[in-house]
Order: sequence, then C-alpha cells, then structure tokens
Amino acid sequence: MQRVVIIGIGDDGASVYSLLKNIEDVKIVCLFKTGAEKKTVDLWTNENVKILDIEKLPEIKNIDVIINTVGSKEVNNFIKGISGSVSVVETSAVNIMLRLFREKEELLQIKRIQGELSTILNSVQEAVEVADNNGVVKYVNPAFTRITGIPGEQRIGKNVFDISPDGALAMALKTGKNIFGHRVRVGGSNAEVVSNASPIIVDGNLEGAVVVFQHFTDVMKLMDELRHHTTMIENLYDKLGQVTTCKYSFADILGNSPDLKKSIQVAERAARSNSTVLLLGESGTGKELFAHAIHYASSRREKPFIKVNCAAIPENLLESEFFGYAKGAFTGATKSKIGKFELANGGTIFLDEIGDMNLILQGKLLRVLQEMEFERVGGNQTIRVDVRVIAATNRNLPQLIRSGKFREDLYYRLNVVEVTIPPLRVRKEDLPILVNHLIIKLNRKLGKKVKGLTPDAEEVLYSYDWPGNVRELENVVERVMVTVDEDVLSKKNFIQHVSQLKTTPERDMELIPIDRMEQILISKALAKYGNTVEGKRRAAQALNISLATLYNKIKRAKFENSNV
Ligand SMILES: Nc1ncnc2c1ncn2[C@@H]1O[C@H](COP(=O)(O)OP(=O)(O)OP(=O)(O)O)[C@@H](O)[C@H]1O
Repeated sequence: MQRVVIIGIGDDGASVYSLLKNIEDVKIVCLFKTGAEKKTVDLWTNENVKILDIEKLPEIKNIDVIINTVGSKEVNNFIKGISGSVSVVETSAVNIMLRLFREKEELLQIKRIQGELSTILNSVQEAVEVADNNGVVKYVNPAFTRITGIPGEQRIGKNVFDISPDGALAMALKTGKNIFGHRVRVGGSNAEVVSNASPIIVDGNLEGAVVVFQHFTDVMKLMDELRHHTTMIENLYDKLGQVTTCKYSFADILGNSPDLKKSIQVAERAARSNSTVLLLGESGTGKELFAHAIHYASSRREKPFIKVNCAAIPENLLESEFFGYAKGAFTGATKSKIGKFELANGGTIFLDEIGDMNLILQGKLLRVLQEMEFERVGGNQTIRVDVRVIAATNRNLPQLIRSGKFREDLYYRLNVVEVTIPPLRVRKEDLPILVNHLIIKLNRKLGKKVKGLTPDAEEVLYSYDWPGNVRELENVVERVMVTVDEDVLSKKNFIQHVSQLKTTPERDMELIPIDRMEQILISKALAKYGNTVEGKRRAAQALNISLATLYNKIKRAKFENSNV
C-alpha cells in the first residue's frame, strides 16, 4: 500500500485526487492547502479526506509519495527541505500525468459516442454511406446492404466517383452542397433509391460527405399511404360539410288544418318505424321539413341526415354522388370518394325530387333499397349500409310510371308509407299561424316591430291560391317586411310589392255552375273565418246569408261530394 499526500487543493490537486482515489494500492493520507493555489476547488466538503495546512506536512509520518500540484517556488523549497527519503512527484511530472489522464478520458467519451452512433446507424431503416473528401467510401450501415444487396466489405474502400458518379454522395462532394430527393439507381446494384446527401464540413474544410437513402418502392409505399390518409381526411371534411344537421322537428311544422294534422300523424307514426317514406306534395309544401322531422323523431336522430337533390345533380354524376367512386374509375378519379349512401350509414338519406331520377339509376337504387348494398363506381368491393330512405317528389309518379319514366317496382319500394302534404290553398285556415310565426321570425331577423296585418291585407292573402305554397308565402311576407316601415301591414303593401298577387276570382272568372261557385265562396269564407261556430257565423255574415242557410249549403255540398 502506497501512502500518498497531495500538495494543493486547486484544479490540479482535485484531478490528481480523482485519479488516485479509487486505485486499490494507493491510500491518500491527506491534502495540503498552501495558499499558492490560483483557485481552490469546492470538492472537498463531500469527500471523506483531510485537508491540512502545508505547515503540518512534517508532522505526517509514514508517507511514501508526496505529489506536488502547486508550481510555487516557496512550496517546492519547503517540500525539499523536509521530504528526506520520501519520493516527491514534481509539478511538471504531475502535468504530464494529468494530460495523459484527460486524453484517456476524452478517448473513452469518443468511444461511448461511437458506440451509440453505430447502434443508431445499424438500426435505422434508411441506408447510410459515408465517403471522405476524395470520394473513398469509409462506412456503410446494414440497411445499405439490405437495400442495395452490396456487402459492406465490397463497398468500403471504393471511390464513389468511379462506382456511383451520378449519385447524391458524389454530387454533395463535388458541389459542397446539400442534395435533396435525388432519384437514382445505386451504382453496382439494381436498387432505385431516393436519396439526400450532405457534405461533412469540419472547421470550414470539406472532410467528406454522407448520403441517406431509401428504396424508391418504400418511398412510393409511404406516398401511397400518405395519399390514402389524405383522401381519408378530405372525405371526412367532405362528410362534415354534407352531413346536414337535422334542423327541424314536428314542432316546427305549423298549422292546425285537419288535412295537415292527418299528414303529421302519418309521418309521426312512420318516424317510429324504419320504413321507407314517400313524401308527396307540391313544391314548397314542406316536404323537406317533414323529412327532417321524421329523422329527428326517429331512433336515428344522432346519426347523419344526408340530402340528395336528384334534380340538381347532372345525370352522369348522380351515380357517383350516390355510391361514390373507386380510384381510377374514370379520368380524373385520382383518389376514391365515398358517396351519399355511405355518408348516411346509420342515419337517413333524403332523396328529394325522386321523380327526376333517370331510369338506369332507378334500377340501381332499387337494388340498394332491396339489399342495402352496392359497389362504388369502378370498384369491386361490396359495401353494406344501414340507411333509412325518405324520398320526396312534387311529380305525379303514377303518371310517370304510365309514360315509362318511372319504374313501378321502385315506386312500390319507396311507397311503403306515403305522406301527402296538402297544398296551402286547401288549408288557408293555416295562414294566420304561418303569417304570425313569420312576422315574429322576420321582426327578429330584420329588427322590425311589425304587429300584424290589417283585415283587408288578410283578405288578399286568403284570396290568393299560393301556387308556391309556404315557401311563396315566406318570400312574399319577407319582401313586404323588408320594404315597408309600417307596424301593421296593409293590403296596399302586399299589392304594391307583390304584383303577382292577383286574387283567385279575378283569374278564374270563367263561367261555372252557380252551385259550384257557391261552394267555392263558402269554402273561401270558412277558410278565412275558420270552421268553428263563430267562424261559420262570420262567414254567413260575409256571404249575406243566414247561419242556417250556410249549414244547409255545407250539408248539401258534403252530400253531393260524397255522391260524386
Ligand atoms: N307547415 C309548415 N310550417 C312552417 N314552415 C313551413 C311549413 N311548411 C313549409 N314550411 C317552410 O316553407 C319552406 C319550404 O318548405 P320545404 O323546403 O320543406 O318544401 P318542399 O316541399 O320540400 O319544397 P320543394 O318541393 O320545392 O323542395 C321552408 O322554409 C319550410 O320551413
């Protein structure tokens, strides 16, 4: 066991201490503080070692070696004066020893980094090749061999300017610049790769270059995957845009006329089932409103509601709109797209203007309705869906069937539950509730304070037939409210702003049987004043007949009608 003392508690003293403290045959007896250290190190508080003043050196017995880390003359002389037979390692020898120690430490550190780097390079999927500034290959990783089929030992030592002069590595060495996305066949192999290369610059000098590449097919595979996911994202965006949030419920369908109530009743019953519903009614009667309400009242209310207007989509696009298309199905189909039936999966598809669909598509639709499965246009995979169908039309389907424009079998498929929505002209008693609701809504929208209509304005509305139904009524009331500043809307406002508001009698003044004319006037009066006892009393007054006569005429009209 060598008993050692260290002179000096500065940087060098600390280094020597660290170097020797774990050596088995060395016992560091203590360290000596000299006062000549440039800076003392604050390491000692955590170390189990004694620190003494240099004056105490003579008192320490049985020392084998004194290591002097302090370069001061006085300290040297003091040690020489007392060391006697004890070996003294001078400062210059200590410095050499420390330099060797530090270099060894650096080497160990480099070796550690090298080990880590080589683990990384061995495990990456990309090929890596390194050449020096003359182009001589110094390193290739295992992925290089996997991708090119060239063993490392066959590659290392060769010159890239000979074996791969068009490669990214040679280009980076020639130009000193980064090369990106270079597509090339690796010299000496058949592998087509996409590579990135960078020059290695140390202290401003070109020391070599490194290239990283991947098999072109791998890149293509990644690109395909990327494209697939991009399509998926686009389709989802598409989906978001097309999924109509179901806006209306049965509570939004206004009107108390018996005919409308009957339609609502049938629709409510249909909503509870999964049956296909066919909505019939003139334009603007509220078919879409009913479709929304049915979906909203059904168990599918949380699922998508998808509307397709069969008349608005060009015939040649309708099929792909419905069923989507596969990538490459036609020129321009660079990616696949899902159709409305898939979008509606789990929910409801609303096929508006079904009477305008072409015959070929009618056949395809029939198959979907029967089997709930289809293929995308140009695709061969069968897609199964669970969709509730609501179709609507303002056309006379039986007539279209007779003229060969609509498939009878499709008609029966769609017509599981038929809901006919009456036109506004046969339920004019619904006018007040509709108009009041519109005024409230438009007051809010336009910032107006309209309270209602004058009786003669009401008369104008009652006398009109409303061929555009509720939609026309909405347009007319809005047009009037936008332009008029009065609180109560008068006949003048309506006539002035809606020139097409011609009253029915004026238009229909051709000759008809008197009893028929009577019936028209009675229903007009009842529509205006309502079918209640009070309404009938006022109607009789307006017609200038007694209440009893009115009852008689109503009875006779009903009797006659039932005999028709
Ligand atoms: N009973 C009703 N109560 C309240 N609003 C109604 C009623 N009926 C129709 N509407 C309103 O009238 C407008 C037209 O209705 P909708 O679009 O549903 O008619 P449609 O029959 O589908 O018309 P088209 O055949 O032209 O597509 C909508 O703004 C709708 O909210």
